[in-house]
This record gives sequence, structure tokens and C-alpha cells, in this order.
Amino acid sequence: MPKTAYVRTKPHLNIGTMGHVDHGKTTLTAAITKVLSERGTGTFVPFDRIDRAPEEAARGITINIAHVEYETDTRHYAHVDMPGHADYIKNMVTGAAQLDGAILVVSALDGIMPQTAEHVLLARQVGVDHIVVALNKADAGDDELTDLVELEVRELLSANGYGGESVPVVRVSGLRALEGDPRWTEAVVALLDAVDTYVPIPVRYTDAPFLLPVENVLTITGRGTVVTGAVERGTVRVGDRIEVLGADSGPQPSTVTSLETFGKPMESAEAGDNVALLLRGMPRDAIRRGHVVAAPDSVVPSRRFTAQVYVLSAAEGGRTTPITTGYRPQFYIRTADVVGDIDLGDLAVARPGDTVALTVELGRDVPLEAGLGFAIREGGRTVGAGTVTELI
Ligand SMILES: Nc1nc2c(ncn2[C@@H]2O[C@H](COP(=O)(O)OP(=O)(O)OP(=O)(O)O)[C@@H](O)[C@H]2O)c(=O)[nH]1
Ligand SMILES: [Mg+2]
Repeated sequence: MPKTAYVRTKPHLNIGTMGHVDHGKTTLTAAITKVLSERGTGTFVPFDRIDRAPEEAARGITINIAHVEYETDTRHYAHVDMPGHADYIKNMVTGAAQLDGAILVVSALDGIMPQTAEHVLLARQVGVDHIVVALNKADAGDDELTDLVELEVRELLSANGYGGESVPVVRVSGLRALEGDPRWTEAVVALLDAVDTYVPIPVRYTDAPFLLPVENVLTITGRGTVVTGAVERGTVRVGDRIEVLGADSGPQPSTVTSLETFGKPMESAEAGDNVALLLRGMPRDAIRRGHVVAAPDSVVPSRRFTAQVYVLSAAEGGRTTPITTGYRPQFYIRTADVVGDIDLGDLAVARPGDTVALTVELGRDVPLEAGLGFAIREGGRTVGAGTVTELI
């Protein structure tokens, strides 16, 4: 069956849900698609289709199943439902890096929980500039308590530089909206209106050389190797020569033979688009998550750099003890997860809560550049966030 090509008629934005485990991110995501499908600008994606692993759903040139797409009257959105559990922070970090805005889901029954605060901090660190709040489970909470939760959320946002007084806070019930209760389907519409108006259309970095951090790699029998991810910058067309960077064996040249977004073929993709690229003659084992696909000769992988790093305080879920030279945590850089050695130079120690300049030597070469953000993780939790200042 011939597939309909993707036609760019509305501005495209990437958004996502974030927030503490069980506060209702996936339910709300399903509810949004249900409400919009009833208005004719989206396809309903039920809860269990959103909440399943990519491997199970890998079929055709498809993109990461955690993404759903929909349109409002004025915009086309790719929406990623980020898992709330701390173990999945890595996905949050790599997914959030591309977000133009986020929906912070906070249960009106529970208020701010540790991962609520952690996600807001991470959103700030990875450059998500606009947050809209969904006070979820408003069907089950009482108004007075919900008022308190709203105050608390606005304070948290202000403390992280989000201007909490002006952030839209919408009381919703993902669950009741999914059931079709008109009061709550309207609340979901109000939430989408808030996203439409509060999150500005981003200035895309389309003129720069093409770069896409690899999120997933799939094999399509008879066609070859497909990589998926969000275009970080530049544009890419069918027929373009590219190289895959990040493998120890050096750059792997290839050509893009097919391009898709949400299962629809496209001639060219640009910064911000979520795409699948079919790469000519690329062996499946030559490419994996953490590599990047880039315009030839536009990036040189390296492993030593200086960085500005914020060491999370214990109250933010970080370490209770200082770090010293020789500390060897994991670095999450774009979609890559790589070990690295820290050198504090003349500084004896960096204490939780400190912001310090330091030198990092990664365990392998990674495409790097000044201004790139990263997270530092240890034993399954985030202990720092930083930005590359200079390559050495
Ligand atoms: N009363 C009520 N319950 C809700 C609402 N939204 C979600 N729930 C319930 O809250 C629980 C968690 O919902 P999920 O949507 O899985 O939450 P989540 O944030 O995606 O959870 P994780 O992905 O595990 O972090 C489920 O039992 C939902 O039925 C709501 O609006 N009202
Ligand atoms: Mg979920």
C-alpha cells in the first residue's frame, strides 16, 4: 500500500510529558490523542500502545514508540512520553534535549515529589525553556489541597528560573478525559491551548551542517539498517552523503536512501523533526545508540574537554560527599552513555551544591562541541549537570 507523504503545513514542535512516577503522564498523553482524534486532528493512541517497549513495536521504518504525533488547529506536535522512574533519567536527559517545551504533570493528590523536582532541574539544564503544568487527577482532589499544590509548583518553577507566576497551570484529569467526561475533555483542550500559546515556535538551527544523535537502530529485512532520532541541526535529504561517528573504528560513510517521519515518507527533514533514516550498506553492528549521523567532515569526535559543572546537592537527590580528582562517573552526552575521569586541577574538592570548572577525559571518543550539555550519573542517579566549555 503506498504511503501518504508527510506534508509540512503547520509549524512543528517537540514537546513531552515529565513528572514523578505514577502522576499520570501516560494516561494524559493517551487522553490528549483521544480528545484530538475526536476533533479530527490526531489518531487515538491508547495507554498500552504508549507504554510499551520500542523493540516490541519495531515494525517498518518506524520511530521510537514513546513518541506520538498530533495536531492542534495551529501546530503539528511530536510528543514524547518520558518514563518517570529514576532509572530512566537517561532517556529523559537525551529526550529532553530536543524539547521545545514540556508538560510537567503533577498529581493534585500528591503534590511535588522527588522526581518532579529532578525533572524540572534537568529540563533547565538541558535547555527546555518553556513548561506548562498539568495538575492531574483533579477529579479526585479537593480544591483547597489543589490550590496548595499549585502554589508549591509555581515556587518550584520560580526556583529553577521558569517564572512560576506566569507559567500556565491547568487542572486536568487524564483518566476522566479518556473516559469521555465532557468537563475533563474540555480541560485537556484548555491544556493544549496553553501549550499552543505559551510555548513559542522555536528558531530552528536549519542552516548548520546536519547532525542527528542516534536514539535507536533497527534492521528492516530486505532494506537495511535504519536509525531513528530527532534532527539536532541542519537539514538532510534523500540521497545525501553522511557519516556515522562515535565508533572506535572511525567514521563510517553512507548515503541516506529513505527518510520517514511517523511512518510517512519525506524528501527532506530539518532541525527538530523526528525521523527514521535508511542508510545504504550500513552493517547493523556498525551503529548504535549514542553515535551521531552527521554531514561529512562537520564534526570530529574527541574525548578531552573542560566543562562547567553543577554538582547536585543532597536535597536534589545528589551526593552527600564531595567529589575529588580521579572520580569516574558516567556521562550522558546527547544519546551517548560513556564513562569519564574528572580532574579538578587546583581545586581540592567539589562539594554537593558547588558549581566548578573541571577537565574530563572520556573513556572513548564522542562527537563534542563547546556549549553541549550533559548529565553526570552514578549508581543509577543524577549527581551533576554540566556544559562543555572547550575541547582539548
Ligand atoms: N483519579 C485519577 N487517576 C489517574 C489520573 N491519571 C492517571 N491516573 C491513575 O494513576 C496511575 C498512574 O498513571 P500513569 O498514566 O501510568 O502514570 P505515569 O506518570 O505515566 O507513570 P510512570 O510512567 O510509571 O511514571 C494509574 O493507575 C492511572 O489510572 C487522573 O486524572 N485521575
Ligand atoms: Mg508512564
